[in-house]
Amino acid sequence: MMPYVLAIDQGTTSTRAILFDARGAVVASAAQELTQYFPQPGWVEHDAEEIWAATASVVAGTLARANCSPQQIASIGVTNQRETVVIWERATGRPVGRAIVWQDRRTTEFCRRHAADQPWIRERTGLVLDPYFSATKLQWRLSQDPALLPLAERGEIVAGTIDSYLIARLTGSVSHVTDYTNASRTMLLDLRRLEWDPELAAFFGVPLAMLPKCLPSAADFGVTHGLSFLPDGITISGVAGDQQAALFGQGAFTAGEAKCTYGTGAFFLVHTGSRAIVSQNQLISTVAAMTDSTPQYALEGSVFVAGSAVQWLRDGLRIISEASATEELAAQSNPQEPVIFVPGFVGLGAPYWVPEARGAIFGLTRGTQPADLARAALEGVAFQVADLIDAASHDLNATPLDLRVDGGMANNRWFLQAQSDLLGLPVRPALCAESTALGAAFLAGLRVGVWKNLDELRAQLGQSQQFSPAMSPSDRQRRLRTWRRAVRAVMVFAKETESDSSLIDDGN
Ligand SMILES: Nc1ncnc2c1ncn2[C@@H]1O[C@H](COP(=O)(O)OP(=O)(O)O)[C@@H](O)[C@H]1O
Ligand SMILES: O=P(O)(O)OC[C@H](O)CO
Repeated sequence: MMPYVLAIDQGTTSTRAILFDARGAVVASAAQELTQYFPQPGWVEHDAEEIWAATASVVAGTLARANCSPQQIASIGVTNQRETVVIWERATGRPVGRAIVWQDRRTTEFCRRHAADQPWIRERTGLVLDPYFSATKLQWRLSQDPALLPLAERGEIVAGTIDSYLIARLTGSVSHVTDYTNASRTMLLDLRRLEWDPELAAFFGVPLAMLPKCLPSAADFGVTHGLSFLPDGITISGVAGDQQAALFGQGAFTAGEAKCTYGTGAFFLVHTGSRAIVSQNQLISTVAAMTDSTPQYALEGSVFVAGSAVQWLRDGLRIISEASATEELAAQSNPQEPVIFVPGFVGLGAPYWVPEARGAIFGLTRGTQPADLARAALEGVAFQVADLIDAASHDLNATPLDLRVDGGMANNRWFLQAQSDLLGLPVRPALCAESTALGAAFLAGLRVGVWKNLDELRAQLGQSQQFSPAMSPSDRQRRLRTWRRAVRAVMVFAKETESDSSLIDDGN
């Protein structure tokens, strides 16, 4: 009987289950949208009970579609939106309040107040002191409700990222575990020692008793227990945060191999082997998937607006009816209309880190057409990723040989050619559209022997069509200079607007 591996991919906007066979092919899948709660400006929450119900439903749906017996499932892999933090009752798995999502900015003021602590936190965790990561979110929850702290100190309520919460539910509250990739996003993990850091825990007021045990990404996380939709005893043996899972699912296992996932935002990761590098160029350091106790690391940069710039063309400007129309439209743009679009709708992420920035379009003339805007939107994403790879190349003293790509925008051939041109590097779209889930399945299957080793996984991935740079180096440099001039203008505008409004606030 052919063994299957079940991947659960719990993302920001949806929960999916995907069943893979031993060749790494998708057998069946099911997905469910997730409700987003915005209780105040800048706040984003999820209902962890809804996440659990959706997980049960998509797993059941996938198994029904595959017409497979649960006995064929050799193992389960879990991958998840990262940083989002849940508190739950250890004994029952019942959530205590809503999950605070990675996009939530409610702890901005805390981060500002503790800006002086940035250097040691950055050195210890590889992260930038920003509301993005879990620690300030936990700090906020515990300080808002004084009744929680004694329960947390006694370990009666516990905390974790979504992987940890789902494993607790899948195992009938037996396991309270996480993997190092997820732990490295909390801002509570010592990046080099791979241990919870008591000093950081004290700084953020988080009792160590409420944190899960950390394991490599391919390990024994527990077995299913007491579920209506799966039999008891199926092992959970692969866990990774979604971007690290995509890196693994793209076969980027060793130093220098890089991928970018273009969804709502874009996440670029380059593997740095067993070396944790603290970036001198505004990237963050993170743990990459570990298949054993040998540490693995990556440098990461996130672009906050990627596919959402395309959504804006569709829903805001209404110049396209569907995202894929940008491919044909951009191809019709006039090369003599060099429009530059800086899609900084929610501030600029790495490597600029300007939360106050907003979007801007430069170079408009009476001749500017929708096609020129479509092209500028796609290029605006490609330019940002070019800046990330430039930053990583400075940190590593080397440029990746190519860029593996996946996510919704990777279906756009015009975009991939533009990305290759602006990087001066080959761009290789994944053959499997589900790199994130495949990564989790690979980790789980590797642990239980569905696959023997990394070479076998590499062979399974095959070679996709490659996009090669067709732009001359001098044209590329000129275009990058124009882009960076536009980004500088956006930053100056943001800074001067900010100081102007603080003068008004002060009554001057
Ligand atoms: N062919 C395309 N060309 C350009 N953008 C696209 C295309 N297909 C999808 N997108 C964009 O990709 C995003 C969806 O990608 P997906 O990987 O499903 O994202 P997420 O997981 O963040 O929801 C949307 O923002 C959409 O605008
Ligand atoms: O759920 P996604 O795909 O939007 O990914 C979210 C990231 O993990 C946030 O760091």
